[in-house]
This record gives sequence, C-alpha cells and structure tokens, in this order.
Amino acid sequence: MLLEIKNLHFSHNENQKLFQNFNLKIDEGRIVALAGESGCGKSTLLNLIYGLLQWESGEIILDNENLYGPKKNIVPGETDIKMVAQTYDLMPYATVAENVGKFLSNINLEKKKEKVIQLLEVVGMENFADILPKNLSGGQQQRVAIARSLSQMPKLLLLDEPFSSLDYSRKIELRERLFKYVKENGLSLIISTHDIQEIMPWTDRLIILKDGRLIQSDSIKETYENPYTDYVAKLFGEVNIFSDEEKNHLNLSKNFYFPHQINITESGLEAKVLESRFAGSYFWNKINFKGKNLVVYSEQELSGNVYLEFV
Ligand SMILES: Nc1ncnc2c1ncn2[C@@H]1O[C@H](COP(=O)(O)OP(=O)(O)OP(=O)(O)O)[C@@H](O)[C@H]1O
Repeated sequence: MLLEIKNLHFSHNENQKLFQNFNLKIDEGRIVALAGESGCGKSTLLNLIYGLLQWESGEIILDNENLYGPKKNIVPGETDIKMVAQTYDLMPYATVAENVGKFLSNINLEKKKEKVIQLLEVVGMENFADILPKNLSGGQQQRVAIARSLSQMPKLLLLDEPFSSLDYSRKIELRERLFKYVKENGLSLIISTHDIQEIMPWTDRLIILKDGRLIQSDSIKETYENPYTDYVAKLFGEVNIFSDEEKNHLNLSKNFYFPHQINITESGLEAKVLESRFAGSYFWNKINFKGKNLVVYSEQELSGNVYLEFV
C-alpha cells in the first residue's frame, strides 16, 4: 500500500470540524479521483497529504513512513510527493522549458532536452518551450506546472482540479495524454475534480467526499451502477431518483436510473411525453410516468404517449 490515512482529525477553525476520524488507503500505481460538491474537503485533503496543513491527530503514512506535516518540515511539502494546486508557482524569469527541466539531471543535456520536450508534449505545450510564464494564460501555466511535476517522478502525484482552466477540447486532449503518461510510467495519482465525467474513463477508483466524510470508495463502474446515496448519483449528472416507497410501488429494481437506463419501447409501461428537445447526439425528454416526471434520452423526437422499459 502506498498511502494510508488513519483516524485523521482536522478543522480549519474551531466551529467547523472538517475531517473527523477520517480513514483512507491507496494502493501504488493507481489513478484515484477525489470528487464531491464544492467545499466537501478535496483541496484540504490534498493539502494535508502534501504537508501544507497541520492535522490535529491521526496518521498519514506514505510508503510505510509516517509523515508529520508542516510542524516537522522546514520547507513546506513532502519531498516524495508533488502537488499541482490551483496556483502554479513557476519561476517567472525562466522559460517554459527551463521550468519543466528544473528538477531534471544536467549530466546528459541532450537527454534532458528530449525529456523536457516529451513532457511538454504530454501537456500540449511543446510550442511554448522558449516563452516566459508571465506571457502565458492561466490554463497554459497550469499545464507547464503539471509537466514539471511529472518530471520529478514522485511516489505520489497530487493534482487539484488540473483541468479547471481548460476549454473542452484542450481538456479532452490533455486528460488522455496525462493519464496515459501516468499509467505508462507507473505513477500514483490522486486527482480532485468536481466533474466526474472528465476523469471517468481513466480512473481506477473514485472517492466521494461530503462535508469531510468519505461517502463511497469504489471503482467508477461500481459507483455508477450502485451509488450509495442521492448525493453520489447526482455527481454523475442527470439522474431519476425513486424513494423506496416509489420503487416498491412502481415495481422497480433500483432507486436510481440514469436517463439512458430508461428505454422507449413498443409496449410496456405507458407514460406521457411533456417535453422533447434536441440535445446533439440524443433528444432530451421530460416524461410523466404515473405522476412522476422523469428525464429520458431518446434517438428520435418524442410526443404523445410512449412506453418505457427500466433497465
Ligand atoms: N483557509 C481556510 N480557512 C477556513 N476555512 C477553510 C479554509 N479553506 C477551506 N475552508 C473550508 O473548508 C471546507 C473545505 O474546503 P475545500 O477547499 O477543501 O473544499 P473543496 O472540496 O476543495 O472545494 P472546491 O471544489 O470548491 O475547491 C469548506 O467549507 C471551506 O469553506
């Protein structure tokens, strides 16, 4: 096991206890996503692991060694861990390439140059090697900071919302290259996000936090197929939620159905279409079924009465 957090207690102030008896175990070589609504404690947890915040009691153990936080480290931050937070801490008077190469060995300069270019390619910044950070946008600086953190091959890499300043197409490109690099190089990564969709195809494990509590910790597939609570289900986007009473009354097998888990069929359970709207690759429909409004996706525009099948 790479990281273990045991009985951790931490609060930013006396009135609000954020982490109480918090426990977590993370295996080596995994991509782990930390998700949950704004304010649930994702950044705080990363800052605690990295050693920027002092916990009150409990243990954080990395690779069988206890970490002690800022009270023991003169320079903030653990040496075996690298974190890219929402501020990027680049050297302002060094070029992008110099920033990325800062921690690489100077013994073979040709090799170093190749490595810097490889890392810049991972984050799509190879054309900016000679530029100073002050001439880059926030999103570009963030990508340079990610490349620099990868160069150090840390035991554990922490990325706090790394795609937050990127537009959609850049995000899609970066995440594929970044996650592949992390996997191919056997790095261990904890990545925080408020948007599960953006990390979904790449994550080994999803940890859901709410008010500093761990709500669920499973693979993405297990979490998606069996969200423990409404809060978890809603993190995946639109979802139809049925109380136990409704579930029994409607003879359903689950409490949560995502829109594509309700099919439009030739015969079955009759329902009435209230709205049908073009949404790109599908139509978004609001459908009334036995007095309850559901969101259902379909290939065709719908109207009138339809039949539903819950899968
Ligand atoms: N420096 C601070 N002083 C006091 N309270 C803080 C401080 N930093 C965070 N908090 C509080 O701690 C809680 C957790 O905040 P944190 O930033 O860890 O959440 P988050 O899940 O990362 O949120 P977001 O997704 O918005 O970044 C929030 O209630 C927040 O208001």
